[in-house]
Amino acid sequence: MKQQTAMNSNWIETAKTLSAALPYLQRYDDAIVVIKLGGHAMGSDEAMDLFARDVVLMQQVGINPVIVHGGGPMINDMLARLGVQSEFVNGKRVTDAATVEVVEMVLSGSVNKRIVQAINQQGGRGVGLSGKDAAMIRCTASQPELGFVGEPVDVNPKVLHQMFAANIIPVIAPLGFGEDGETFNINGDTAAGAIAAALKADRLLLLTDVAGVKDASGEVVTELTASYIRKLTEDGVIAGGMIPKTETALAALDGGVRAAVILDGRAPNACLLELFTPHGAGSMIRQDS
Ligand SMILES: Nc1ncnc2c1ncn2[C@@H]1O[C@H](COP(=O)(O)OP(=O)(O)O)[C@@H](O)[C@H]1O
Ligand SMILES: CC(=O)N[C@@H](CCC(=O)OP(=O)(O)O)C(=O)O
Repeated sequence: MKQQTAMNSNWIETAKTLSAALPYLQRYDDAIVVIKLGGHAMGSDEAMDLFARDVVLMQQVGINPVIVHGGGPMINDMLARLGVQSEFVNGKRVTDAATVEVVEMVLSGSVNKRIVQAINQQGGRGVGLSGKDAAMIRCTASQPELGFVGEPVDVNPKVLHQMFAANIIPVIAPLGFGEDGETFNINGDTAAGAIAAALKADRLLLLTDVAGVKDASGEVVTELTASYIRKLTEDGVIAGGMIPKTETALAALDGGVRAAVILDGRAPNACLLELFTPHGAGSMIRQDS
């Protein structure tokens, strides 16, 4: 009898949680949410299933989610197995012709399909593509010394709108094409920001392996402005892979995205916490007022 009462109170809590989420569900009805899942945030199969479940739930309640993924650590593993050296400059991989082949194989292959599979296991309709499909992301070389690293110059989101209409969840590998038919390796954050701007998304969620952007004392800053980001970067506090993330967030806001959040993708239900509770999660980035 006692056990039964405890069980009932659990369900009552669940019902209360659902009820409290109503204003957030209404706020995000038909919203476009672009989620960048970084390679470091892709944990165990259990964590991937939980992430996929959150994404399917988002779609079920009326959001149009778009997943853009990274996979830097998986590319590193494959390059090491093939004996190819690789180095990064300001968070971007120097990419020669041999490297871009491996990048495409890993990102469009195993990484993309792992996420698609996880979404489909949870009852969603995930479809994998890269920025080369439907001529979605046209690039130029961002800095010639980085080789085939692409800077998106034109994103055509038409195919994504068609997918939303068909209740498909797009899962996008960060690759693009150039004028001469070459393949470009795009930093995952950069690709997510460009797609979010082309869609004029309501939210860009950048999921990574830290709780948010940290200041010089190592504390997570929950609200960041453009000028504070510039200062932290000049001071070397924002470094490495966090540079493309914060730059992306600012460019996305300039491009018409309503807000960008950098948060810990390893935390259970990180996306739901951010979207459907007053608590929020990670570092929210806004324009200077
Ligand atoms: N100021 C900062 N706050 C938080 N993380 C930072 C900061 N500066 C550099 N980093 C580094 O950035 C990393 C996230 O970038 P990255 O490794 O490229 O992630 P992902 O693979 O998720 O895209 C963090 O793990 C951390 O080591
Ligand atoms: C140009 C560039 O650096 N591209 C990245 C693409 C993958 C990526 O961005 O992966 P994460 O999100 O896991 O870091 C790379 O080659 O590693």
